[in-house]
Amino acid sequence: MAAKLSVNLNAIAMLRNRRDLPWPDVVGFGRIALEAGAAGVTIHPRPDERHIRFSDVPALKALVKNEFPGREYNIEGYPSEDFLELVERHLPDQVTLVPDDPAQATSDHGWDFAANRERLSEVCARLKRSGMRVSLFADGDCSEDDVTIAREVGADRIELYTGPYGGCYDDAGAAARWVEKLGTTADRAMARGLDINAGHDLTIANLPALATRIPKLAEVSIGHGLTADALQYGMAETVKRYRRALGDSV
Ligand SMILES: CC(=O)[C@@H](O)[C@H](O)COP(=O)(O)O
Ligand SMILES: NCC(=O)COP(=O)(O)O
Repeated sequence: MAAKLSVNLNAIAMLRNRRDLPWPDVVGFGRIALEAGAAGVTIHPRPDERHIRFSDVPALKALVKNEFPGREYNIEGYPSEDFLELVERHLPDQVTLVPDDPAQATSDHGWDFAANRERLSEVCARLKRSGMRVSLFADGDCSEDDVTIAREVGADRIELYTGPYGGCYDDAGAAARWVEKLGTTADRAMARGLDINAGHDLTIANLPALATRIPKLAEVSIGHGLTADALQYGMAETVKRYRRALGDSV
């Protein structure tokens, strides 16, 4: 079965936040993604609300649960008390815990599992008591010990951090080496009963090799590259519509 695609809406929210206007509409773009067959939507509300606002969280929950039953809502973030209370209030299907500093520009590493074993155990138990699936953001080259701890702390899945793979877009040899590292980590994690998600800087160009190396990949969450493609493939039609609005014959 093909990996499920969860569309990350952070980039749409970031574009909306340039102005004090309601477009592009985050819920509207979530609806387009789900109507097109996406398995779910992902958001990563950051403490400064630079893209997803806390008010987006219930609106997207209503979209997924009321209009697309069976699709999934995935919320990513650092497990601060504020974040944990947010997900407990809105109960997404999946919570992806990411070791991000609040000031960080974007996610750029997975958990240090040994150093965070106790905290991750507490948080996984707490989230699972409320029925949420828990995925832990993991470096693409985890050791056997790392994935053992990920299982022992109670996670259901790991999400492979694919940023370094995405960064090899102009170096086929380096990309192939990263696919193998990601695949080895996935094999180790699956041998311990963990399911595998992946995300960060995935694109149409780099997805096929990853999906071939990890045939049991459960889910990918994609935002930046997918949003860039949506703009690229929608631009020509949109320019024609604006010309028509000016009375130009198109
Ligand atoms: C957890 C992760 O991989 C990130 O890709 C994240 O969701 C992206 O965050 P930004 O959109 O804030 O860069
Ligand atoms: N978990 C990764 C994610 O949701 C999207 O990352 P990106 O495609 O915006 O890099």
